Amino acid sequence: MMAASVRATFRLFQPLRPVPPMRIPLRQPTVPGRTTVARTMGVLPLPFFSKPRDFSLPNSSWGPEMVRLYEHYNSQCEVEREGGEKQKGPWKRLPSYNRVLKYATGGVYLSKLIQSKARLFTRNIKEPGASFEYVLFDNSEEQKCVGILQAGHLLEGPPGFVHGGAIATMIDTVTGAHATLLSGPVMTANLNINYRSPIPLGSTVVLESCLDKKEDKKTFVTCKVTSSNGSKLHSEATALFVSISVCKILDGV
Ligand SMILES: CCCCCCCCCC(=O)SCCNC(=O)CCNC(=O)[C@H](O)C(C)(C)COP(=O)(O)OP(=O)(O)OC[C@H]1O[C@@H](n2cnc3c(N)ncnc32)[C@H](O)[C@@H]1OP(=O)(O)O
Repeated sequence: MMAASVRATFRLFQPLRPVPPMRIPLRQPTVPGRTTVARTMGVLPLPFFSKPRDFSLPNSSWGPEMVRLYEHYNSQCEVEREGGEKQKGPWKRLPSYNRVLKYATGGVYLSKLIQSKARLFTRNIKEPGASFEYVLFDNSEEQKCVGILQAGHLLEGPPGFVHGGAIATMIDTVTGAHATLLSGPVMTANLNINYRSPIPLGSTVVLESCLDKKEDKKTFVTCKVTSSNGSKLHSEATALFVSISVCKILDGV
């Protein structure tokens, strides 16, 4: 059951929504007249099921370019046909939470899997706009995934420019999410980056991940990082993701 829950994490990111409160079967009988921990746990406490914040939605720190690009792709997630009927568009926005497994499993196994304080690296700074502000869109027909990133002041490397490691992180994030959508659970085996021109701190860039090829357990993708209007190439990368079994994740790899 645990493996199935984690497997769900990788299924189109949809299971990242919180599951509704559930009653956990208790193995040991409760002692009458005593408020046991087990009895209290019979219904999971509400905080486990509070609505998680979706960090990929616009916030007040987003600049005009970030908003423009978000609206460009978001408007293509749902298209209106003649007669006003709405239907799915070519792009799909991927929600993004700062704790993945909690929301995939309803939090039931969280403490067994990871420390309770664990947070997704790219979503662990609370101040909006300070570090990675980003949103991912997937186009399954074109086998493309696009990330729009606004790089905040805490990502500085060379004075006034984004740190190379932060750029690598974002490339890994976009290509990793893309490879997961294409192939299920994967891990980065190789990431090769050419840094062509520095990214000014505070600017918005576009990361475009494209499927190169799939060979058995291996998914090869390419990624380009460009300025928001596409005129400048900042970085280009190739990445190899190797499929892993869910059991491997649960065993701590
Ligand atoms: C839903 C959430 C989405 C979040 C998105 C964020 C994405 C973030 C992704 C990450 O950051 S993952 C963290 C960084 N990566 C790691 O820590 C991975 C550490 N390495 C491993 O765990 C293993 O080495 C790995 C899983 C990558 C491969 O081990 P396996 O034992 O499964 O692979 P195996 O030895 O069976 O090799 C399978 C194929 O891959 C090839 N291969 C494996 N590692 C390679 C490598 N490093 N370079 C080139 N080829 C490699 C290998 O030669 C072979 O090719 P062939 O099938 O053609 O023989």
